[in-house]
Amino acid sequence: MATAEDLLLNVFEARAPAPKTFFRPLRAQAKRQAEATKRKYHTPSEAPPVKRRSKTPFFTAKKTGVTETRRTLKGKAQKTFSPKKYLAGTSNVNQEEKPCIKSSSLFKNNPEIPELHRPAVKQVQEKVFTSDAFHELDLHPHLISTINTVLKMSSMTSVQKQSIPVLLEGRDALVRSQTGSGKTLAYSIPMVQSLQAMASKIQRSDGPYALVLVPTRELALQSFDTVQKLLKPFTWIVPGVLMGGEKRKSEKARLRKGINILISTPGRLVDHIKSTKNIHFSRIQWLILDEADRILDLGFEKDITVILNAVNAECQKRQNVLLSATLTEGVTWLADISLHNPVNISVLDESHDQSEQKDKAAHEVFHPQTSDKLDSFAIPESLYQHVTLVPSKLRLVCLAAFILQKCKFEKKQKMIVFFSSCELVEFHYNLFLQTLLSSSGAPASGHLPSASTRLKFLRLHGNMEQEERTAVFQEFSHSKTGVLLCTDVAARGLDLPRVTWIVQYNAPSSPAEYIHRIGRTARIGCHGSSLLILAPSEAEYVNSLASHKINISEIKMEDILSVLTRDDCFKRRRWGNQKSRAVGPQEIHERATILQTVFEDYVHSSERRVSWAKKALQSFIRAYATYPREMKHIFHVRSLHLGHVAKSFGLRDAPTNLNVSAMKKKKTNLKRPDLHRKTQRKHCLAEILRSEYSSGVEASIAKVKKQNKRGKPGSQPQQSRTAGLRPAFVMGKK
Ligand SMILES: Nc1ncnc2c1ncn2[C@@H]1O[C@H](COP(=O)(O)OP(=O)(O)OP(=O)(O)O)[C@@H](O)[C@H]1O
Repeated sequence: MATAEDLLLNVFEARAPAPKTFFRPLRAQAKRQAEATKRKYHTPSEAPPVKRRSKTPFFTAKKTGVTETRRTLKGKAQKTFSPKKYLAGTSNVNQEEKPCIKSSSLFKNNPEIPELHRPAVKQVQEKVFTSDAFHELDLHPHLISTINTVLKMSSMTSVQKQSIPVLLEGRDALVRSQTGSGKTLAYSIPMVQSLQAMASKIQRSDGPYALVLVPTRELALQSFDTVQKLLKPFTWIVPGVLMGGEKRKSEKARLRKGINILISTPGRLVDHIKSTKNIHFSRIQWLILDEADRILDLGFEKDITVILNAVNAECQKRQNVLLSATLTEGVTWLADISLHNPVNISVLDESHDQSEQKDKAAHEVFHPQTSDKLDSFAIPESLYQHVTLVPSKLRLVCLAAFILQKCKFEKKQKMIVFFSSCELVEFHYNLFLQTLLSSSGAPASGHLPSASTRLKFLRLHGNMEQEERTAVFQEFSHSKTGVLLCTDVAARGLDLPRVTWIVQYNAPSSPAEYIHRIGRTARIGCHGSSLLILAPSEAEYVNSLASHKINISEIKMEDILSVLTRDDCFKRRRWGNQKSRAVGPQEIHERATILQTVFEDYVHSSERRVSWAKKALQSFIRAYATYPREMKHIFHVRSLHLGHVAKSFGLRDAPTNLNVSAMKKKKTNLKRPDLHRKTQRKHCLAEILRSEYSSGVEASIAKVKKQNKRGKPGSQPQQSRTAGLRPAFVMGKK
């Protein structure tokens, strides 16, 4: 019978050549060792291992070097140690005592961690602030005082200094600048200045004069907040936001009343264009495409063309601005179809003298000149990037140790941890909440009385209700500390103040995504750090980042794990007068093993939790299979050791009967590479990502369609929203 690993490999990699991997010889070795261990400890008096008792149908007892260890509590001979009891305050964990615990041999049979030979590269850097003040600009005095007093800003950032005068002149612009450099104000200040100065005073009932398109709901809210503040002295101009999640009916009502500056996600706006009578664009003066790269990554190009066509049909003369942190081929395409003789503002390239560009841009639309410019990213000087290589089995404890180190033992740390799917976020959020949080108040850590209050977990992903998403976003924004576990829903554009650490637990699928994720820290001149967690087999990714001029230094896994020696929650108690050993690698290994056992015990305390961990594992593998072709040599399902990966989900064994039905479909498609291969991956990834950013109505539409489809057995499946070639576009003249 095929193992789960074989099954998965067959499903995903039917056609791929086998890369050299570490696990095959090690697997045999692990098996031998497990057999030996089994013989050694299997005595009739022993209680059967938990997994044997479990009725979970999905698992077989495939061994991956598991040992059973008897531990005794100090002064209580014969009583067996359970880490759950050992941790104070673990009230939510099943307290039933077990005769013995199973502890993973976490530090055995792992692949060797390779030496990282990272090439030294000179990062592209841009200066964030200038010495120029807002009051030097030709702005309404009330607007200047609002910027100074309400926003509490006095000097401009580089991108603002370059963009605001150009936009005040009425020019179109393509603005490229690093994350967190102040692009929102770069377009909203000139927009508010021009709208408040209109000869005939704007009426609410006039409808939209400006349309701002952003990729996500959170970003829509954030931009709305900024615009609303700027409009404080100009009360007759009404801003509004459309972003899904809210009832369409109430959005329609707000549109009917009148919105002058309309901020929206593309999906939701298209939905209104198609269904709402009260939406018109005849007075549009400004069209802003913010985070253009993200809009395209999410497959919104079709929606954008629908919007551009709708706006062009009613209004030809307006000012267009496109903003992006990265400049890709897609962004250039979008610039071509949406901008008219734009000025190219690129802060990171000093050679782009603005006046020279203005002349140049007066005659042509900007085209990127070299691939180098396309592929290098500006990174704030004050952002320190790190990477750590961690074998799969140790990933979970390593992440937990890092969180504890920063957010329990250090003050004023605020961390975002990125995962590749909603399921992964949910799994880790619940796991940490039930294990780490309850252990953080342990009396053993008495010298850190406020530690438990510092350790706070939040999560954000696209499967959450909009209300909750907004509440979490607000809570984390205003909080001084805390750990936000999230998907890429939070990677772009979100301005979450005072974030000190970005952890990428699952590597991003592109360097651009990497930049956007780390861009949530070190914003606007502040200091920040990032940590990328890679498996040894993924070490090559560091070189791939270096080729994009991304410089990253290594933190050794042992250094991260060593924090556990500071946390007596994970201390093994010893008999009688036995002195505690000096802190060394052995002590670190023991404590990491205790922490892993805490996770495993929690996961295995009910069948529901086991199947929940299994689903998360499945989701991880699915996401792993969607890395683009050019990264497959680094992130390849074949290089995953399922048993080891399972450990990082608190599972003691590699599951065998994973639900592979969805994956089987992929295999069928792979049989027709001529038809599907090229588009499939892109669409699959886009679909996964889109679930994070949907307008909020697709889900219900999809439900209805699904029901209809069930009713019509022969009916064709709906085409993917992102399927097909670039949509037809009617270019409007200014
Ligand atoms: N001139 C300024 N002085 C001080 N703070 C500023 C200034 N301009 C913007 N900021 C602040 O900097 C932060 C980042 O701004 P913003 O979100 O506009 O950056 P961004 O370039 O759009 O980033 P991203 O690419 O991540 O979307 C915000 O908190 C904003 O209030």
